Amino acid sequence: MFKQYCPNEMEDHLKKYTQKLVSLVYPYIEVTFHEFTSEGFYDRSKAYGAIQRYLTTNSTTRAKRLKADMVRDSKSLVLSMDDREEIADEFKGIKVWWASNKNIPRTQVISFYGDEEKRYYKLKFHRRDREIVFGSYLNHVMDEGKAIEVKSRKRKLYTNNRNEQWAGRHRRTMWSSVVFDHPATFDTLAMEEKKKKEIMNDLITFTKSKDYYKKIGKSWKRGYLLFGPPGTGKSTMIAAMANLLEYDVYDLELTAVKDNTELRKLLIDTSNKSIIVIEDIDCSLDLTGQRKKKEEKDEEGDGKDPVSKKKKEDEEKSNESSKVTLSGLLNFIDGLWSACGGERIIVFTTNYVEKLDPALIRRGRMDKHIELSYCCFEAFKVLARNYLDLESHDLFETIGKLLEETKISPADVAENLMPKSDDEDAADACLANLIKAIEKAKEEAKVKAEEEEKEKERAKAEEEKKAKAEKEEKEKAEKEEKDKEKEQKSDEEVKEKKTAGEEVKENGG
Ligand SMILES: Nc1ncnc2c1ncn2[C@@H]1O[C@H](COP(=O)(O)OP(=O)(O)OP(=O)(O)O)[C@@H](O)[C@H]1O
Ligand SMILES: [Mg+2]
Repeated sequence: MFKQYCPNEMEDHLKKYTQKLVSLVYPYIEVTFHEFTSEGFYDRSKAYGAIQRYLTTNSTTRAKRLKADMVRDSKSLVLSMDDREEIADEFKGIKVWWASNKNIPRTQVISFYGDEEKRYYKLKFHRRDREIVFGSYLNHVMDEGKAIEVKSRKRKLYTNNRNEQWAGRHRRTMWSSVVFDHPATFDTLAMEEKKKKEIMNDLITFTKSKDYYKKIGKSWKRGYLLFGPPGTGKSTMIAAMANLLEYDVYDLELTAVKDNTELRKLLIDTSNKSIIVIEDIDCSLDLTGQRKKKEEKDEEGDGKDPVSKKKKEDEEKSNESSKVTLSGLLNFIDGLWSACGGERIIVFTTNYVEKLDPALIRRGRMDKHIELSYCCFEAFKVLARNYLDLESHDLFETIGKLLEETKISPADVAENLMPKSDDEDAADACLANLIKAIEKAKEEAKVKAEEEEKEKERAKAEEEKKAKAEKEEKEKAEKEEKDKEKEQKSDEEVKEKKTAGEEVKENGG
């Protein structure tokens, strides 16, 4: 009725004045947080998620009606307060109220997104607390909520796709992921206890040093270089690191990265609290070799008939290798872009540390160098405890002595310790097998060393022989030269004599 007699402008005016009037007597401010914002239809609002997590764990009065939901990427059910519940929270002496609510659509539209109800949280607080709420309380809620979310989410293992798979499509597919579920921990990792503790402390200190890094003006990241022979636990240690810190893992396959620009994009697309891994860095990037190869190809391609040229180009495209350069990689680790986001650990692994460019492994790029070496007695004891539940055994002493003299990787030791049957004396059999294996390795190493020695001697003898032959050759040549000279000289003398004789003859005649 009111609408019928009242023009639209009038209604607006009225609304405005009533709002003003209400705000005079109603001292509260209300803020709403919608589950889906207008910008990201598919994306649940990050704020909504954080508030949801925060409210179920941190509010002072607990909600009595909860609802449970399976949220994507979460380890377990997520509890949140049910619709139309209200709870209070306190922060720095102020009181705020949170209510959960939903809008039910008035029109009967069949929605593409399924549930058309729009949920939101409403925060209510007194006008005088405005500054505290906007200045610090909301940040506090977001931080706490996100921290809870990180703790309860499933961690992911990402790997980069080849360029063709994402170019032209949505950027999100640059990395594809699976749930990260590696069971390795520092407990199960076989290495000296002291070294292990040191690495763990280093990692934990890093995660707590946000303010420190800010103070010293460094971006919050840390590089580790893991080096050592195959099967000494480099990859295992990365998994243990991720499990210790509860970080995601980005396994970067450098050969699948087209160029430096793409490398940068990949970096920007990683999230905080993550470990970026580049395995076998010495193999994945043969910098000088690659560029040379490319140039050669280009030259060959010139001047051919168009058909074969086209074919050649196609071939090149299919096995085109990465154009990532050393400088691109250095920038990736340490350049300006590496500072975006933070809380990242970059791990490189290699079997040959001496092959790497010194610029790549200097501190600042790879802050901590960790050598993983062959199995020592202490490492063996960890493996024996893990694999056989053995703390001590008669054979330990023998094994300890053998390990001191032999280079055998923890992977080989572990393989021998794996029980091959479920008999009671499986442990004895395993240890006996291990001793055999170590002795075999020792024998092999000895044979190899002898062969190498022989090879060396042979090479030396050959060298000597060669040198001798060269010397003889040289001497021979010198002798020949001398003989020649002599011959020449005598020839000349004869000639001179001859001419002298003729002159005498002439004079006499
Ligand atoms: N230090 C270790 N502690 C526990 N297990 C180990 C250790 N080293 C190796 N292993 C065992 O050996 C296997 C191979 O180890 P891993 O893959 O970590 O070696 P790696 O150093 O990464 O080798 P590569 O250089 O060939 O990549 C693992 O599955 C693990 O079970
Ligand atoms: Mg490995």
